[in-house]
Amino acid sequence: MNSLQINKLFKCLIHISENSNSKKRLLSSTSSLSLQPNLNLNSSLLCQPIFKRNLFQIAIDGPAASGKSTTARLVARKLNFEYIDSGAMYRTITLAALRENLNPTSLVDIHKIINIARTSKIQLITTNNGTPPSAHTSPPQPLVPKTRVIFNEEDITEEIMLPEITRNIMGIASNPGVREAIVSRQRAMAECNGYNGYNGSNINYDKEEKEKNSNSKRKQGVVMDGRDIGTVILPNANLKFFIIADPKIRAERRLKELKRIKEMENLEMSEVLADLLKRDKSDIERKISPLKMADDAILLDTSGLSIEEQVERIIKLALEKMRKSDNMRSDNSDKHLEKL
Ligand SMILES: Nc1ncnc2c1ncn2[C@@H]1O[C@H](COP(=O)(O)OP(=O)(O)OP(=O)(O)O)[C@@H](O)[C@H]1O
Ligand SMILES: Nc1ccn([C@@H]2O[C@H](COP(=O)(O)O)[C@@H](O)[C@H]2O)c(=O)n1
Repeated sequence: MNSLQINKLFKCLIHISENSNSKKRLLSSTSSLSLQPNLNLNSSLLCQPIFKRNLFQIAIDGPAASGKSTTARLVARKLNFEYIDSGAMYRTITLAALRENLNPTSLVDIHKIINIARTSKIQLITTNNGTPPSAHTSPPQPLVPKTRVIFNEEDITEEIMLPEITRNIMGIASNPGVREAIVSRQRAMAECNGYNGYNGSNINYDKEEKEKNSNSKRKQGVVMDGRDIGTVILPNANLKFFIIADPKIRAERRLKELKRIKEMENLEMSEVLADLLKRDKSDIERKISPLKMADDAILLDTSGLSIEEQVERIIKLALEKMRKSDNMRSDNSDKHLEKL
């Protein structure tokens, strides 16, 4: 964002505080602003109080293949919340760096990678027409919503899941400059109006889905999963979970999932387990935003649970908490009325 654009934004903000009628105008102009590539909008600048959308926030963290994203997507669909896949953004930056042959250990290259993290257009579009989970359990599990990842207008959903990306992510996710850029964007996605990277898409994805999404009820909350959601991205989340599972069980589940891909039919369990453990070690040991359980998070071990059971546990707690905060709000407004 250049100084001219920053000035323009500040002028708008001053104008708004003077004239509340312009609120709507600014909000709509910000949605289109935020969708332009090459704009490095800092979340604290974007998230002035008038931009804040007060959503119920559920943060889910945990090690690789513990069941975070499966659970988060289903919880979000059941509660009609927005889902944000934070790992997809690190995967996208990694893909972009690999395509341009950039090495995160080179000082020159890392600046280019940080620039990609700051300025590229990344859109996460979660649609409800999902895929079956890899677990063949009885009764059959629900379809898991899928997140399409659009990078500068290109659909890279499948490509970012390739093992080459997963293997190269560590050097990029542990870089402070990359994280700073991604953290601002992720907070803005969860907290700010006009920063969902969705409406301006000209990718021609499922028309019916697009219509359903645009007509759907306004989202009341957000579920975000990753490694630092409860500790760094959304430290004030209404509910935080740390999902774990026995490493062997995680590896078995991931193996089942990967074996569906033709090129990976011969993959060995030992290879998958070693990859998971290596990634966990790197995520836990990195200096910046390491993987760790937030003090106020609830531990959920999915080793012996079905997908449905783990989803139900989170939904139950979320509904209880939402009901409580609704009651508190109506109690407060009753008190206010009594005073009047
Ligand atoms: N309770 C469960 N029983 C059986 N399979 C499960 C269960 N929970 C999740 N899975 C399966 O385990 C695999 C890994 O789950 P998922 O992708 O949700 O993990 P994740 O924590 O998001 O992983 P990553 O951090 O690597 O993105 C998926 O194939 C999913 O269908
Ligand atoms: N909040 C996050 C999310 C992810 N990462 C890094 O990206 C890797 C891939 O994440 P997936 O959830 O898609 O498997 C992960 O291993 C982390 O290195 C992160 O640092 N912070």
